[in-house]
Amino acid sequence: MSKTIRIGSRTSKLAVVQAEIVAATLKAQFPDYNFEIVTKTTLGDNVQNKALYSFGGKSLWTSELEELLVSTEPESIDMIVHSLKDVPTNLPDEFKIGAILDRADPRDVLVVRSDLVYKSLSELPPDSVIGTSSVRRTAQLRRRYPQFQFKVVRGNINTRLAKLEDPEQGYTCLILAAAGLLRIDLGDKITQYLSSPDVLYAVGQGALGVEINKGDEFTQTLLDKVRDMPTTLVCTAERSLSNKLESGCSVPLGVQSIISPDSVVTIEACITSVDGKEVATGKLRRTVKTEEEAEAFGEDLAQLLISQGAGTILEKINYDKLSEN
Ligand SMILES: NCc1[nH]cc(CCC(=O)O)c1CC(=O)O
Repeated sequence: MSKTIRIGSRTSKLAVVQAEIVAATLKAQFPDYNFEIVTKTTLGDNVQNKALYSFGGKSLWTSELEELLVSTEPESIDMIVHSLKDVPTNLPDEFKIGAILDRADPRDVLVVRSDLVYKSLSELPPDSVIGTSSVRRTAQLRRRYPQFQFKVVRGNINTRLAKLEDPEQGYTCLILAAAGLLRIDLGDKITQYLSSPDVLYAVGQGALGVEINKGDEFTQTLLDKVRDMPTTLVCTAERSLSNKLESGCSVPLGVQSIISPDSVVTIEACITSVDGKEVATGKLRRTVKTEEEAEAFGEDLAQLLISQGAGTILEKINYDKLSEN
């Protein structure tokens, strides 16, 4: 009997599609192995009505699956496929990211309710209600479009789209990640792709991250064959920036990155105050060929942002969070 590798995934359609991408990529390299997808509901999936950031971290999307990763029981798994943007930059000590692969379009998009004619943010009427639970999206949009209102929307992509179409909910539009919509064949919902200076995306957005046990050299060997190196370099730089700024998911850090065929990385980044009134921006361009160079790139970009006032904006955010508790 040939060896079976078990790939853990959350239960949402997007999570399963992403796990299937990794399974297919591995199967192409290792046709003699079986790759099986194991799904599990996480706490995050069950918390639909509170803003994510009130739960103090992203591990609520990963803990139940990590339990299966360390388990020695038959139901244990060998790896977990994540949207890289949902993976905290500081993983618990026993785990690591074994590989980063396949970045789909990393941009955020505008999805306007289907009975409305508006084609872009600039066409939306002043009292429009923007559905998003992301402080990053809200802060950046408040800065550029202070006339809009913002309303939290939770749930997986299909749940959010259903809420958008329900007139009782009062949303004019949603802001979502292009990657998620494209991967589950809902690209036709996209009204406008957003980019700088409107909205910069989340660190790691659109890329897949595979989490494994730190000591699991066998699974690491498999993943070494499927890593996407340009994506790895760019996302390592983005995650290093985020880590240096100590920004979790609750911090309005946006990035827009490119890597040229000859490995020149350009990252534009911004930290925006929650009210949208202050912003610190920075842009760095440099040849990056190793993960160490990518780490250093992120640290230098963090320094640049701090010199532009990012520290003051972050201190204010941390202070406000403390006083909420
Ligand atoms: N916030 C949840 C989340 N995590 C990953 C994606 C989409 C896929 C990706 O960004 O890789 C989404 C949905 C969204 O932000 O619209």
